[in-house]
Amino acid sequence: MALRGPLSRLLRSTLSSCQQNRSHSVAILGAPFSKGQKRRGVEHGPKAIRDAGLVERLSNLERGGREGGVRFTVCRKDNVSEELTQATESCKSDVDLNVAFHRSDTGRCYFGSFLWRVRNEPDYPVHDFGDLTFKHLEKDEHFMHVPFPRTVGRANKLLSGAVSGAVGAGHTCIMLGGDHSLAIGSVEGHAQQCPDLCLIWVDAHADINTPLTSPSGNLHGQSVAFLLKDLQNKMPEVPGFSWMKPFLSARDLVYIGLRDVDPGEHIILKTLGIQYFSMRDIDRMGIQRVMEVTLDHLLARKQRPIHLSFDIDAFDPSLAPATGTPVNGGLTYREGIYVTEEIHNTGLLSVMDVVEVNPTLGATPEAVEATTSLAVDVIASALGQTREGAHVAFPKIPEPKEDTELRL
Ligand SMILES: NC(=[NH2+])NCCC[C@H](N)C(=O)O
Ligand SMILES: [Mn+2]
Ligand SMILES: [Mn+2]
Repeated sequence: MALRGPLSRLLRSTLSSCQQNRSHSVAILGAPFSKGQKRRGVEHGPKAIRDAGLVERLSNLERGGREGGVRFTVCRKDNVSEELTQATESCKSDVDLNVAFHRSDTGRCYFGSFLWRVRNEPDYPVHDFGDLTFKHLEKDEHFMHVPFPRTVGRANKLLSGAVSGAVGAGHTCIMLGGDHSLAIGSVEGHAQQCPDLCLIWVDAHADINTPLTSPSGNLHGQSVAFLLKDLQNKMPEVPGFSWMKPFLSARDLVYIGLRDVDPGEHIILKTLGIQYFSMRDIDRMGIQRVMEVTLDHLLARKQRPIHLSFDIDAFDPSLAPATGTPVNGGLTYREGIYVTEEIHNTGLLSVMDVVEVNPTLGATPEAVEATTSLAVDVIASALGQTREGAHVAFPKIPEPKEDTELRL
């Protein structure tokens, strides 16, 4: 007899996430584009990230596996055991399931935990599709105080097609920016293939200004406003963007890392009830809880593809100095990596943007190198690199008498 209550649903959705493994190949797509803001240099981001060894890192990645779990409270242990037996039977053999119970103080209920772990996932082929070629339009007057609207619109249309093609071909797509206005095309292209996607925006900034609220006019600070259905009647018609319509609901978006939000953005976040975690929230709750609530908010109702839009300025400027709009008090290295590890653990990452790496803005070559190698680290971690290591090359501990050649 199958359980029907909330626990059953919880276990089923947890289990389905352990069975998820969206894709077996990775596509890298470079988008050398900088017209979403006024500082040049961010168009060299894709080359700088590749020069930091991205393709080699991903090709040699030993994925340690994925893990996750839930905690629950129940009154009758036997019901749960039955549900778990069914769950275990339907699970693939390379998955470890672990259940633990302990009785509550009153003795009337049990606290339980259900943990799963997919061991060493196979490595996957990495395809570098090179860089897109963007044209700067000669005649492209300001719209209100927004610079380069047609150039940005057209670049995003091109990018949208490329991302849609990569996802449609079955790849997990890594988009290297470029400035953050590129998320318009990247998320739009992703949504063409996966209309039910959800969006995790890791950034110091909310990038949700409309042309009417933006203090700078820069489109990299307005990307989310172009995506949201809920803002449709607040957006003027910006030239260059007639090819797209907003498609995302405010409840399908979560921000992590905010610490520089403009007044017009704040009223939008509050009015639309968007889930966000500022750096203060991270201080208060800890990054572990932040990720738990984030993934619960987006995935509890149903498992669906994740679009991760990662602005490198989410990190503290001491770690990622080579970026156009640094803000003090950002994510630590460990917080940033934890975010991407947890997203990998869902098995649902479908597209990831890494944007705003500007190699011309580092004060020293070391500062640039720190930023680009950090970008490589978050990408590797989103794709399954684990901090605890992996042993894909070793099916067992090698013994001296065996004449085996080790793949190191
Ligand atoms: N993607 C970014 N780095 N955005 C920074 C945006 C800064 C500011 N909120 C603006 O709208 O101009
Ligand atoms: Mn930012
Ligand atoms: Mn941004």
